[in-house]
This record gives sequence, C-alpha cells and structure tokens, in this order.
Amino acid sequence: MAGFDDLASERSKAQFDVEEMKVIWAGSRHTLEVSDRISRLVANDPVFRKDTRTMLSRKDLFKNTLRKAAHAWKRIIELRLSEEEAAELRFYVDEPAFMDLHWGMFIPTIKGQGTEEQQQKWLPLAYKMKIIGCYAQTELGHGSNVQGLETTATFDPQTDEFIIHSPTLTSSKWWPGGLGKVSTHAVVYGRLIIDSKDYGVNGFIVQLRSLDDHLPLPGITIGDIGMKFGSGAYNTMDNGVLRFDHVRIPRDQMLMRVSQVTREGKLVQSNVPWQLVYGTMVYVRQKIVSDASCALSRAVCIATRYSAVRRQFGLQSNGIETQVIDYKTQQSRLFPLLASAYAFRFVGEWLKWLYMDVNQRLQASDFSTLPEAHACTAGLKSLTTSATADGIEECRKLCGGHGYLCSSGLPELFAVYIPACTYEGDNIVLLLQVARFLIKTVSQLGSGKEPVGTTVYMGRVEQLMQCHCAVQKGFLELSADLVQAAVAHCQLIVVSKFIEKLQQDIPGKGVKGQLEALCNIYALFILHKHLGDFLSTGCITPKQASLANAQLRSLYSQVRPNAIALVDAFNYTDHYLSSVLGRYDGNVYPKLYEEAWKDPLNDSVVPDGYQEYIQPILKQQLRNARL
Ligand SMILES: CCCCCCCCCC/C=C\CCCCCCCC(=O)SCCNC(=O)CCNC(=O)[C@H](O)C(C)(C)COP(=O)(O)OP(=O)(O)OC[C@H]1O[C@@H](n2cnc3c(N)ncnc32)[C@H](O)[C@@H]1OP(=O)(O)O
Ligand SMILES: Cc1cc2nc3c(=O)[nH]c(=O)nc-3n(C[C@H](O)[C@H](O)[C@H](O)COP(=O)(O)OP(=O)(O)OC[C@H]3O[C@@H](n4cnc5c(N)ncnc54)[C@H](O)[C@@H]3O)c2cc1C
Repeated sequence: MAGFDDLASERSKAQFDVEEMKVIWAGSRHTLEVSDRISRLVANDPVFRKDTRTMLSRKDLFKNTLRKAAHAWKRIIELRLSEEEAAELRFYVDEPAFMDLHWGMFIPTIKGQGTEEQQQKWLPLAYKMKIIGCYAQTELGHGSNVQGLETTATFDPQTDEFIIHSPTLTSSKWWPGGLGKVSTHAVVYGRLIIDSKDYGVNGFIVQLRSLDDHLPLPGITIGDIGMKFGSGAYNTMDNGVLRFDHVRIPRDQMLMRVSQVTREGKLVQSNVPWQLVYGTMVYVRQKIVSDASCALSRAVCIATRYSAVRRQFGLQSNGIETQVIDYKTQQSRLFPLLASAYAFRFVGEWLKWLYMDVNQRLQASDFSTLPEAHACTAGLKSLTTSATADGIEECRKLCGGHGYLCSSGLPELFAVYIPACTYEGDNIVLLLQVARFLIKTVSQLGSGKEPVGTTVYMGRVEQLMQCHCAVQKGFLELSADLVQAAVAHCQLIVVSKFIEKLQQDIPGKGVKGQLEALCNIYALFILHKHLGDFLSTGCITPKQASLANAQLRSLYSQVRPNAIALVDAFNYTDHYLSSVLGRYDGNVYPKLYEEAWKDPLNDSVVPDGYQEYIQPILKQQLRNARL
C-alpha cells in the first residue's frame, strides 16, 4: 500500500536518533514523558473526540466544549494531575474554551496585580474553580489603545465603593473570551475616577453572574458577540459583550499592587512601575510564542508526511511517480517552515526563561529589565504568529486540493490560529512598541549607557547614531520602515537563540548535525527573503548572495532524507493532528475515501431539497427542450 510503504521507507532513511530529538523538542526527558503520557490519555478518551467538530451547529459545538471542559476538570481532580500535567491535558484537548482565560489571564492578573490580601482572598476560589473569571479589557471602540478605554470606575467615598459604568455604546466590553456565557467574574479594566479626577486605567474584580442561578447581576448586560471565522475553530469560545449600569463593588476589589485608593479616597502609588497594569499581556505574549511553534509544527508535520505519500508526474523506471517532496520547489517552500518550527521552539524556551527572570527581579524590586521583556514579548509574539499563520496557509497549499478538505485538519487549524495575529495586541501595533524601544536605546548610545541583552549589538554599529537623528524627524512618518527594523531586530533574536541552543550539549547520534542544518536554513532563508535589503544596504555583495542561495539548496538536500523523522520528533498523536493527510501510518487514500462518506450530506442518496428545487428545474428543462 502506497502510504504505508512510503513513510516506513522514509523512516528507515533517517540519519539521526529520533528519540533524542524528541527530548530536544520537548525540552527535557521529563517533559517528553509527561507530554507523551497525557497526549495518549486524551487520545484514548472518547469524550475528547473532535472529528465531528466542523459539522456541529454553534449551540451543539459550544455545549460539547462545556462537556469537554467539565470532563477535563474531573480528570484533573481524579488523577490528581500536577499543574504541568493539567496544562498538557488542556493542550492536547485542543479546543479553545473559557478555561484558557480563567487559568491563562484571570488568575495571572490577580497574581501579578493584586496585593497579598487580595491574592489570599481570590486565588483559592479561582484555583478550586468556585468562581470562573475572564479578562475584560477590550471595548467596542478601543482595543489597541488601552489608555483610550471608556469604562469608568468612580470612587464613592460615602459607601466606600467603586461604581462601574459603561457611559457609551463604544465603552461596551467586547471580545473577552469566556465572558459571553460562562464567567462568573471578570477583571474589568476601567478609568479610575476619584473626586472627578481621571487617574487612568486600572483593573477591578467584578462579579458578573449569580453563583446560584448564573443570571447576570443587577445592572449587568452580557451576551455572546456571535460567530467567528471558520467552522468549529474559535467558535468553541464564548467571546462576549458586557455593559455596566452603575454597578457597585467594594473598594478592595480594585487591584491594588500598582496603586491603592485609601478609605478617604486618596490615591497612593507603590514603588512598582505603573506599566505593571499591562503585566498580564507580557505573560500571555510569552505563552503565545511557545504556542506558535506548536501550531506551525503541527501544520508542517501534516504537509511533510503528505508530501512523502503524494506522487505526481515523473514516472521512474519502476513505473512509480515521483514523491512531491522530491521536487525542489516543494522543498524550498516546506523546509524553511520546518526550520521555523524548530527556531520558534527554541526562542520560545528562551522567552520563558526571560519572563521568569524578569518576574524574579520584580519580586526583588528590580524593574530594570521590564522594558526589554516588554519589547521581546511584543516583538516575538508578532513575528512568530504572523509567520505561523502564513505558514499554515502555505502548508495547505503544499497539500494541493486535499489540503482544502476539513479532514486534512488544515482549514480548522488556520481558522483557529489566525486571531493570534490580532489578540493580545495587533501585530503591527506591537512592532511599533519594539521600534519605540529600539529608538530609545539608540538615543542613549552616546550617553555612556551601554546597551545590554538583546540590544548589545547596537553598541557595535556606528551608523545607528545617524539613524537616530533621521528618526527624530518623525516617528509616525517613518513608521512603516521602523516596523521593518523591528522585524529585523526580532529575527536577529530568533537566529541568535537558535545558535545559542546549538552551543549547548546535544546528545544523540546526528541530532546536532540536523539542528545545525535547520538553523542554517532558517538564517539563510531569512536572508534570501530580504535579499533586496541586504544588498541595497551593502551588508552583503551579489557574490555572497549567490553563494548563500547555493548553500540553501545544498541544505535542502541534506534535510530531505531526514524530513519525516524530523516531524516524527514532534511526537504528535493522530488525535492531536486530526488530519487524514498527516496520519502517522501514511494510509491517506483509503481514509480520505472513508471520511467522505461520513459527511451528513451523504446520509441520504437523494438530498433534501431535491423535490422542491432540483426536480422542478429538470422538469422545466424538459419542457423547454420540447419547445
Ligand atoms: C483545564 C485546567 C488547566 C488549564 C490550563 C490552561 C492554560 C491556558 C493558558 C493559555 C494562555 C493564554 C490564553 C490566552 C488566549 C488569548 C486571548 C486573547 C486575550 C486578549 O486579547 S486580552 C487584550 C489584549 N490587549 C492588547 O494586547 C492591547 C494592546 N495594546 C497595548 O498593549 C498598549 O495599549 C500599547 C499598544 C502598548 C500602548 O500603550 P500606551 O498607550 O500606554 O502607550 P505607550 O506606547 O505610550 O506606552 C507607555 C509605556 O509603557 C510601556 N509599555 C507598554 N506596554 C507594556 C507592557 N505590556 N509591559 C511593560 N511596559 C509596557 C511602553 O514601552 C512605554 O514605556 P516608556 O514610556 O517608553 O518607557
Ligand atoms: C479571538 C479574539 C479573542 C480576544 N480575546 C480577548 C479577551 O479575552 N479579552 C480582551 O480584553 N480582549 C480580547 N480580544 C481583543 C483583542 O485584544 C483586540 O482585538 C486587539 O488588541 C486588537 O485591537 P483592536 O481590535 O482595537 O484593533 P485596532 O487597533 O482597531 O486595529 C485595526 C487596524 O488599525 C491598525 N492600528 C491600530 N493602531 C495603530 C497605530 N497606532 N499605528 C498604526 N496602525 C494602527 C492595526 O494595525 C489594524 O490594522 C480578543 C480578540 C480576538 C480576535
């Protein structure tokens, strides 16, 4: 059978130790063991089936998501899963749901922005899921411009309460995940008003629904904002709309780590920077970078396996056509994506470390690395999500017509992934933040303040001083170019973190060699993509450009025999991939054929509507023909 033989023979060609590469991909032997065990647990549990997801109505889809979330929580309790294991379970269940915002944003916000007392009060309730929370920041009229939010939180000294209010239609909270139908509580971002004075945006814990009957509390209007792009996909999430009509909350429900409001209505600033109000976004952006490598590697795994199974043209002497993976054009589209998946994995690992480091420093009142952490998380979130969204679509095209079928797994993966380019900060808006950070760093070059961390290279580039003078003429005017500079800076981080990874001890036969090839492919591919910039700025000569391209082609040939093993190293189950084209056994055609018959349209041979709509046309044609 074509697919079986092809993938088995590909696996036998691998020139490196796949089991050791699995460890590298997972991060450690321990993480691999956990992820392997939990992925199988999910794959073998019928409640976590997802093969009919794209065919369900929104209501059925959503109810099924609630069922899965409840079942996941039950399993976490029954099996006494650790936090790490629970996060893996969520990952392999592979369905966006209210739990993500509860664990991923509501809890981290209370941890990061709440005082000790507030944490002691709210975290036990949240950890036990006695309350379910979401993150209500974005409004109908403002998402990117957080300082433009309109919701008000006015202090009432008479009652020692804040009055939360939505003064306009555009101040309606709009988009928060988990808000529409599930959350009982939210961290609501609004303008702090004391004695008619506006003190800017702060977070407030607000109860939204009754814990008895789940009805919205008085003064609160909530609903779901409606269907989103694609079938299945992000429609499992209840992104919501929320309005407040003078809702009162106790004073101690303002998150007060950054600034406090006293009983007398005085605002007291802590010694922590006000930007910590944006802290949850730094945390989530860092997580999104790690997730990018998962989504991209998943698409690449599907496209690589299918490219080894699919044959077109070029009859060989044995009468068999050529595997499409052997076409150089296919390799030049696929292998840079394979290399990107590995590159994003390693930069994600580093960013996780950077985030932990900045957090430890914050605990010790050292705020010096916060601007760099903000720039790195914002920039890498932007770069990796844009490349991943484009990469998934490229993988769909690499799979030809069959890639367009839902059973390929790629349409749903694309639909569920693309909002990552927008949520947690629009990708262009985030790059402008990086550009701003770079300009600030450049402006300090002459002042004796040495650049550190990811900007250390700037101290070595003399032309940057002139660059700063040019930018002084107008940040906005040059913003399109500055965004390109921000991307280049982030690419440099990705490449250098890959190189640093290679400097670590990497055991296993041939593993390091494969990673070196992938790292070179990534770097040379980026150079190739921006060749015009490199040539026009005189960074490389035309001769060097052509040598780089020749080297890239040679690297593709080096990776070719290892391609299937390199995607096997992701260790994805067929359940997680949910793709007929990406099946581990390569048994693509019989399963595609089988899958087609499961479509509800094939429940009857003659479709509903035939009698009403088709038959009359046919009869009409018959009459016309007689005329
Ligand atoms: C089953 C049980 C187990 C389950 C486990 C589940 C685990 C799941 C985990 C999943 C994790 C997460 C899932 C999440 C899914 C994502 C859903 C999406 C959620 C959202 O989208 S929330 C809304 C996000 N919104 C945004 O991102 C808005 C974007 N806008 C901004 O960030 C800002 O407004 C701005 C663009 C940065 C502009 O800010 P501002 O107007 O203040 O402008 P300035 O440019 O003047 O900046 C001032 C100053 O502040 C610095 N700065 C800005 N941002 C930050 C920051 N985040 N941190 C630190 N510093 C910041 C900036 O550099 C300036 O500094 P300077 O004055 O130059 O020194
Ligand atoms: C699926 C999904 C889930 C979400 N979940 C949540 C959630 O849980 N909680 C929450 O609070 N929010 C959530 N959001 C909202 C999300 O964070 C915002 O949509 C996002 O921050 C972008 O803001 P915006 O919609 O205002 O875009 P806009 O800022 O209106 O962007 C529109 C266009 O304007 C451009 N633009 C904007 N400002 C500038 C500028 N200064 N310079 C140049 N160009 C600019 C952008 O690049 C973009 O092209 C979610 C959104 C989505 C899609």
